[in-house]
Amino acid sequence: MLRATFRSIHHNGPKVFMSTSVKATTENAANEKKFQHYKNLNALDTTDTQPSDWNEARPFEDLPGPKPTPIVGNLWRFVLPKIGDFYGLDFPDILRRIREQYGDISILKGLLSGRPMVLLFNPKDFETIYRNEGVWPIRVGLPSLDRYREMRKDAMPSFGMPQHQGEEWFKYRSMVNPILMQPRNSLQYADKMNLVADELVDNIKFLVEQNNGQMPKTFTNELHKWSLESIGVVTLDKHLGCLKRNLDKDSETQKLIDCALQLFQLIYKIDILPSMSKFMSTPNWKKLIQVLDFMLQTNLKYINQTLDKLETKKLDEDEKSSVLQKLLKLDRNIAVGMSLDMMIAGIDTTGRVLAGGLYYLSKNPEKQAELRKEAVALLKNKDTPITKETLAKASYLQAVVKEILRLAPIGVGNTRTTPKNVVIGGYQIPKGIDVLTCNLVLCTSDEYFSRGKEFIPERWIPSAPKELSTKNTNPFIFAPFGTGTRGCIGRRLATMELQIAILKIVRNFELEWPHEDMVFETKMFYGIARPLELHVKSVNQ
Ligand code: HEM
Repeated sequence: MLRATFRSIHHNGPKVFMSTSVKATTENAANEKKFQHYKNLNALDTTDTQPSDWNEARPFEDLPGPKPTPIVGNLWRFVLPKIGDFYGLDFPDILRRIREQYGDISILKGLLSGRPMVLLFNPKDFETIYRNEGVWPIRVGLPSLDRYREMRKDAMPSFGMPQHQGEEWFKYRSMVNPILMQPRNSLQYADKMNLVADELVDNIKFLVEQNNGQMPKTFTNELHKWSLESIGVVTLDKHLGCLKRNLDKDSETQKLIDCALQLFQLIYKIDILPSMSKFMSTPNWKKLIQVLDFMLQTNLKYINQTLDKLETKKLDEDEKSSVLQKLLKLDRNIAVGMSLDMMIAGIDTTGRVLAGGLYYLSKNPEKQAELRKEAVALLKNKDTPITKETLAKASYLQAVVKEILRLAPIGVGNTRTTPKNVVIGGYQIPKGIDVLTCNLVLCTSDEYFSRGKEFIPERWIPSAPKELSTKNTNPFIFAPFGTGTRGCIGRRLATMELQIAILKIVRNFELEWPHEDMVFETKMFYGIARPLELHVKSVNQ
């Protein structure tokens, strides 16, 4: 079965695998120079060097934290009703409890992964981690994607940026960075993102008419379709048609949507929950391979179509060409790997943040009205296109998106593995230890953000009253896209996607939340846990 799928990948995309060598472009030469420079500067610490304050620090073994019991470790605390002290709590609440009990640094041992995790709650310690992460920061990847990558490495040598480590990661990332991280490259997608957001607005209009303003239980799927369509425009130069109504259930687009919706549910079941799929080929593991293979096949099909177009006409000048064309000019295998990486990393994330954001706007009608005031001033009509100039002027919108990412990020924090021995919070932390910076706990705490649990976009505006201002807040606390050279490569795209969609939605609709407060939970990612049954009214003009 697997072999058949694998053959069909080759069958569908022979061109992509013809060339494995990186073309010797000027850009590559510059990257190589930079790479050598970093290599000479520093690397993973292969010695056992200790920092100067090592001997004054307390030993690693003294770190406080919930004590694991033999065999079951700390697992019982999470899974056993009544006696498990973390049972039924969501991860941020567990972290808050651990902080109350053990302070700003602690250790969680005896987890399913078998690796202990150091938990940090002091922003100064976050800073120490990032200042010592080296030039090849290590973030442990998802085991199931590692396994898939290993299986398909002949077909996709470059796939898995989030999974790559060390020198291999650095080479890949520094080639792709200039393409994805330059603002002008993201901004060239503003027009296309407008069209995608218009389709989402049309679908919301349709749902308003159909259901008397009540969004259906499946409304979040609409938002995931929006994020898949938005990322397809970038990675495949293609409008996939995900937001079309009445898609045939056997159509390629519908299958791609189904795969996108299942992907992280499967990864959650395999990597996070106790599961035999970690060790053997279970139905969930087989399904995950099918899902990833289908996504890969579809990506290959469209990439090869772009290659055909590129072969028949001269390549555009760098300025004008799309992200996919630029990646293809760099290296065909990188284009394949990166398009799948972006598709995996770009769907659940942006869709989820948009869902959380629409909830916060609907719960806070006066903030929504303030945003609408800005939208009406910037967009004459409900369908006026949003340009990069509009976005630059939309200061309240920028603040709204930041505030959404503060309260509804995709994760409770960021992880790194220490590349060398380091002293953190007065303790010796040896190299090779996983550390979690618990950003969400601090982002929602009154210590760092006044009225921390409230949705107040004004705190991000430079003229904000002193008591609300975030000007003096430690910059390591609010890091929804991570920090440093390993931070999210899609953050510019994602921010623009969110800004355009939110501005259009608020320009067109009034959102209300006539229900109990939404519950948020961590299931792989953090986000809304119940259907987003917004009540929506079209605005008059
Ligand atoms: C609101 C949406 C998004 C959020 C909140 C988000 C957040 C993050 C975070 C927290 C990380 C880890 C950073 C670190 O360890 O310092 C990350 C990594 C990554 N993200 Fe995003 N992301 C979003 C959207 C996207 C999109 C649209 C793409 C694709 C273009 C993308 C591609 C990636 C990739 C490839 C990595 C791995 C980078 C590496 O390991 O070098 N993300 N993202």
